[in-house]
Amino acid sequence: MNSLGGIRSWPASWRSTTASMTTTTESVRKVAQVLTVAGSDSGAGAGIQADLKVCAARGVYCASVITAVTAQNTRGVQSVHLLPPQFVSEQLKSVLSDFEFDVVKTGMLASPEIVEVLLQNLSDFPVRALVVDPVMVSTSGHVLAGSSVLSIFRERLLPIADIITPNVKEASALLGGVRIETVAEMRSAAKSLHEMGPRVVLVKGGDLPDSSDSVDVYFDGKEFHELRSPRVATRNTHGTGCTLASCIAAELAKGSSMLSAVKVAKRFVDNALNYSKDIAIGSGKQGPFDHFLGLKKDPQSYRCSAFNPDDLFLYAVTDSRMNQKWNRSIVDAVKAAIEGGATIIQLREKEAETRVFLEEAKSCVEICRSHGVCLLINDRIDIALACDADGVHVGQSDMPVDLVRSLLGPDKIIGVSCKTPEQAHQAWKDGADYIGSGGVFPTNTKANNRTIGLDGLGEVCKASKLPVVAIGGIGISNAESVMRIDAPNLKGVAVVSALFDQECVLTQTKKLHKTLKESKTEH
Ligand SMILES: Cc1ncc(COP(=O)(O)OP(=O)(O)O)c(N)n1
Ligand SMILES: Cc1nc(C(=O)O)sc1CCOP(=O)(O)O
Ligand SMILES: [Mg+2]
Repeated sequence: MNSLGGIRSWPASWRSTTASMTTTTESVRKVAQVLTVAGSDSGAGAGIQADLKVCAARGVYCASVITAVTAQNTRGVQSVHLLPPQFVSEQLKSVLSDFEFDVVKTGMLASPEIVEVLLQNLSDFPVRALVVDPVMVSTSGHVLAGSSVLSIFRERLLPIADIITPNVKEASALLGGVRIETVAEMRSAAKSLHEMGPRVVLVKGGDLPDSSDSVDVYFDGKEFHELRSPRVATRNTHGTGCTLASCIAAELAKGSSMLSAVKVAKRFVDNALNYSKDIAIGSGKQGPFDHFLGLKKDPQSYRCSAFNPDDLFLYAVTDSRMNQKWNRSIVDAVKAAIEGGATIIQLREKEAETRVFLEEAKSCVEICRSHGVCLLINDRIDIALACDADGVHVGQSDMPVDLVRSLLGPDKIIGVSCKTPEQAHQAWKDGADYIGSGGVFPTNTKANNRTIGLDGLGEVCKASKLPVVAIGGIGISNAESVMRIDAPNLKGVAVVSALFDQECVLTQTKKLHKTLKESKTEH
């Protein structure tokens, strides 16, 4: 058993552990807690200061053990003062003996002696998870932890980490200077680093030359995930690495799975960069960004998991006229669709009165949450905000996606209707999570809707960097032909009348679910 036995036993029991930890009792409310062990940045864009801000923005308590004090600003690092290892150890003992940390996150560990005291304290006070950001060089190019730490990192720290988050330069240093200039080389580096023992490796490609996207490679020993987002053109990128690692730690502390935590963290950084891209702080080349864009809403109510594209598999879209025709409430329609296998619900209530719609939406949110199914609202951002839905779906003539994102914050799901490759590209740039593409076939549900056919759907899928759900005239008889088009990002079908203009929603949903499953196993 390694010295941090507590960490290795974490994954299976994680959710139940944190569920009980965050339960409100009569007099005690436990909050998720992170400990950051890192250096201070006097400019407050990175290091301990960034870590504290991220955790606060994500609704997580963060304690801080300072390993070094740096004199730095937006022009660079002017001077570094390492704290004596004994004093780092005193700080570690103080907090580890008192708090119940869910996650420890490390940043600047500038000497082998400091790593040694950290390892000793983690052995004395086991914690559930360890996030290691192997900080070595500041974004301005200043060496923060030199080659003296490499062997203790490789031999003793990495093997007990649950995730390590090197950028390409750090990954290269840890691997003895290998070249990492392409995504293929990042994948190979992630694999080699995984062999050193961490449970998950995330190689960050923000520094890769000549890429319009920011690509991070995630490897858990079995599967690779390439996490892509549009690169944000801004000078305000100081502290992105610390922010990403601390956000991963905060999401893990709240009970998220590792992949979800990483996706949420990447989205958090992208949104913060977008939100702060034109702010002017300091006169140097690299400015800090604003971590608090999400504080417009209650951080406790953030979803703890990232959007899962597989949820688009059987996408049920309600219609008030159809429910009235068959004499059922929206709530009953939603319940039956979920029971039949719907994997995501959209309330598309074009004629509903606002107040009635809001009450129905609140009930549907409760039902969907209790089944772990996401609920989106069509068109109405106000209703989505008021009922705390998981997101919205908007069309080309609805509110623009970038504005929707700024109103809903980084965690909500945003879908956008696209009939062309150009619209699909714009949706990606604007920060959408998925696109709905159609009408694949003619439909009576939406008036004057242009049909794009299976070919049009194929073109949109090919151009889209986002997952796609097909819509329009789809039902049990033709769902297979849709799923058969050769597009890995086509994740499912969205249907209205095939489920809701029917006597029994439950039966029809089950049948469509079976058809989709069969078509998935065949292809
Ligand atoms: C999943 C999905 N795709 C497309 C649409 C259509 O949205 P929009 O173009 O805004 O048209 P209306 O639905 O608002 O009439 C959708 N609702 N869902
Ligand atoms: C709401 C909607 N949007 C479409 C688009 O093409 O974007 S087609 C459509 C109606 C889909 O209803 P049915 O499943 O009954 O055909
Ligand atoms: Mg719309």
